[in-house]
Amino acid sequence: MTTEVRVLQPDEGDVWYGKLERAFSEEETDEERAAWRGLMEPGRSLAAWDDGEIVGTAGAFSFGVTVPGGASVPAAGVTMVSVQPTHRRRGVLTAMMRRQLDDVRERGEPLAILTASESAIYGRFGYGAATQEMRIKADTTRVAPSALPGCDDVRLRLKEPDEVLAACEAVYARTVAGRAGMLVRPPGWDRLMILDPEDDRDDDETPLQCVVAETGGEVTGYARYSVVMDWAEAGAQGTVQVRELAAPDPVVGAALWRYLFGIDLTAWLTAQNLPVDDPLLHLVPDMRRCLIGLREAAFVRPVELGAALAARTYQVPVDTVLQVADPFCPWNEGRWRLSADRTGAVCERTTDPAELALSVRELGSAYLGGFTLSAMAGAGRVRELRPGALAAASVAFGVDVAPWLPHEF
Ligand SMILES: CC(=O)SCCNC(=O)CCNC(=O)[C@H](O)C(C)(C)COP(=O)(O)OP(=O)(O)OC[C@H]1O[C@@H](n2cnc3c(N)ncnc32)[C@H](O)[C@@H]1OP(=O)(O)O
Repeated sequence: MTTEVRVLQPDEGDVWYGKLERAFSEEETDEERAAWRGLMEPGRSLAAWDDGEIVGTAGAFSFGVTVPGGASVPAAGVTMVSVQPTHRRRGVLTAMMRRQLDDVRERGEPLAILTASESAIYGRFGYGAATQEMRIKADTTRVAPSALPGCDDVRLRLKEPDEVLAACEAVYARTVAGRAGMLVRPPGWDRLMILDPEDDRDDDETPLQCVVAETGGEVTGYARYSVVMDWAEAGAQGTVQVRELAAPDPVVGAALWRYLFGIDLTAWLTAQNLPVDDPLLHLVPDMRRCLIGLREAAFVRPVELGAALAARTYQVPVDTVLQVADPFCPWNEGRWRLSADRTGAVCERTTDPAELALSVRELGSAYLGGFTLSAMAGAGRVRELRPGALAAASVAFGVDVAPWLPHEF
């Protein structure tokens, strides 16, 4: 089989998207399809062809990703990857990843980032699991977040999600620089955050609700959620399903959580994607009753290694030489000297002796501070070549605020 991979032409979009849905064995609603297709960027969608038929799809969004230190670094948000079931395991994905990473490099984006349908797919292409998401299911009849001083002065109002979209997006934008992994997203993404097709709701689930917090007449936080009602014999025990909560101010955050935990006729609260260090953990008196689960979320790939490592800051001074393996993007292979501290970093090629040996995948996992080099050394994935180099570099790559990807794409 000869596979040709090329950029999608505008008139091929419908067929391409249909193939994508088929590979995922799902049929989106018209509303979902229109929303996602509206966000696709011209020139960033690839199609793999076999004998005049589209057999593979891959796309990318142009994001900025916050890195440790607060800078926003251009990153390709890899998305919509699929291969037709008739053509699987014949190298079509590999051919698309080859073309896509070459394109990303040509565009000058130092990073690529994605969320994976299955976590075993992307390591071979140099992507490392870089962030985790925390899921909770809290028994709200037993657990309530504490009130912080000032909570009662926060005014909460229920609004239609689209009525306050711009104000909520402005709140989101204020949180982006404060946490590695957060996305500066192109215009139009705010609408995706309130997408709420009726067909996707559970039985007895309300449409998406939006509660905004106002301080001094200004929107300073918001939460989006729905409620699934359950009229049990012993009384109502609905579930509040939190889609998103943003509040740069801790008092506003506490007021919003207290509201969500206290909605009448509900007994449970679920949230699918919170930072692993979400302040909620310290607002509740009983973490155990929040039934916490963790899952890997973002995968990061340094595409231009030197530029990527130099774009972030490091929490303690470090000066080390890395021996990097990167068979899929050989331009990154070899020895790199990283000299860095809290204010900035330089990462250049060197012929000096290496102190740590690892692959680009481990650097992707450590890049946002979500996983430590020491932990990966414990699994044999990082080798210390000079005693003391591992602990020093591992601490330097660490972060104070856990990295987090706010949503899938
Ligand atoms: C960012 C996103 O969009 S994530 C969404 C990914 N897409 C999906 O899950 C949709 C359903 N699945 C598919 O479309 C396909 O099975 C894909 C895209 C996952 C794989 O495409 P293929 O063309 O079969 O992959 P390809 O033949 O290039 O395989 C390359 C290697 O990856 C391995 N591989 C492929 N898929 C998987 C998987 N799901 N789990 C583990 N390994 C995998 C192959 O075995 C092969 O290994 P090898 O080099 O050691 O032989």
